Amino acid sequence: MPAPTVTYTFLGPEGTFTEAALMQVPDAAHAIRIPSSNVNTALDKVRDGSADAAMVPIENSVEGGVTATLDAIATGQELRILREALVPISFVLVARPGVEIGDIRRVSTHGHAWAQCRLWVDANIPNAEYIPGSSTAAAAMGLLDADGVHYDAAICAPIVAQEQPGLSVLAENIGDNPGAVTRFVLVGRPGELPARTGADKTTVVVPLPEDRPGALMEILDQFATRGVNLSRIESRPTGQYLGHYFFSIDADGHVADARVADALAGLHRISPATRFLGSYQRADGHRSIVAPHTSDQAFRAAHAWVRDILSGASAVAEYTPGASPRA
Ligand SMILES: O=C(O)C(=O)Cc1ccccc1
Repeated sequence: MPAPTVTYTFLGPEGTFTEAALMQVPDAAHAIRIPSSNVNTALDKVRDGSADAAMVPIENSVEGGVTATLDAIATGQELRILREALVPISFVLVARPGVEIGDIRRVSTHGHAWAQCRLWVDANIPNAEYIPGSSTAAAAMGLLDADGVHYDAAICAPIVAQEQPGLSVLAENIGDNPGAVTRFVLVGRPGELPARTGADKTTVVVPLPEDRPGALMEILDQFATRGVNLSRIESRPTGQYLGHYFFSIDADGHVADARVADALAGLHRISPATRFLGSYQRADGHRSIVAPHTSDQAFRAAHAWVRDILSGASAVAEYTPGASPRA
């Protein structure tokens, strides 16, 4: 029997950087692909079952976290990050044929694109007004609307201009940082976890306990004492009231790694509303560096030692750091 067709949604329309990220997923070319006009509606399609997973931007190397995504996956019905994708970002300025740079008064694009082209805009079209767009491609396609456009140019990916004869490129490579990369995540519903590969990442959301001096230090300590490296940590307001925050954290390793599982259990003791958002393979392939005393063998031996003590058996060390551990 042929496998049922998978349905993916993504921040669209066609031509967004998010679509480029989705096309890195091996079965995406044969899947049903439904564009969504914002991150929340994409995630709602996953929650209500009309899509199996959604590709959304989560972090870029210039602006940091994509707050719309961080907030949307931190609350509401639980979701899981299944994989990540990295996309190098370069921007072009497009307009309808005949429009020149000197004519441009208003420019539309996605907020993150605008933020990444600030220096070029200041140097080349300093008086241009920014018109927020739901995505780079939506802004570009809006220039072709028959029923009147409220801006003169858009900032988008080069592919949009290549595929639309009605758009001409006024400037290329206008991003302030030529090495800019955006990280995207494929988000699905809770289910079987992606397998541990040795080059994995785990994402959690940890509400900061209130009126508890040193709470942040205690949270960080759960990772530090188990030798778990962090690759991202961001605080976000919960939106409930001023001063109430959660931390969105990416840690090296998979929840199937004993040191990561132990750190997560520690987080749960400190902050019981901690949310596990997924363990998944890293897009850059970097393997976690594991100190001998935080290896799975070291944890197994330590638990066996405590069990022996509790059972009254003689507690013989099964593993000594520095010695070759027993499997
Ligand atoms: O608007 C897009 O094309 C997106 O995919 C969101 C985005 C915008 C700017 C940089 C990276 C991703």
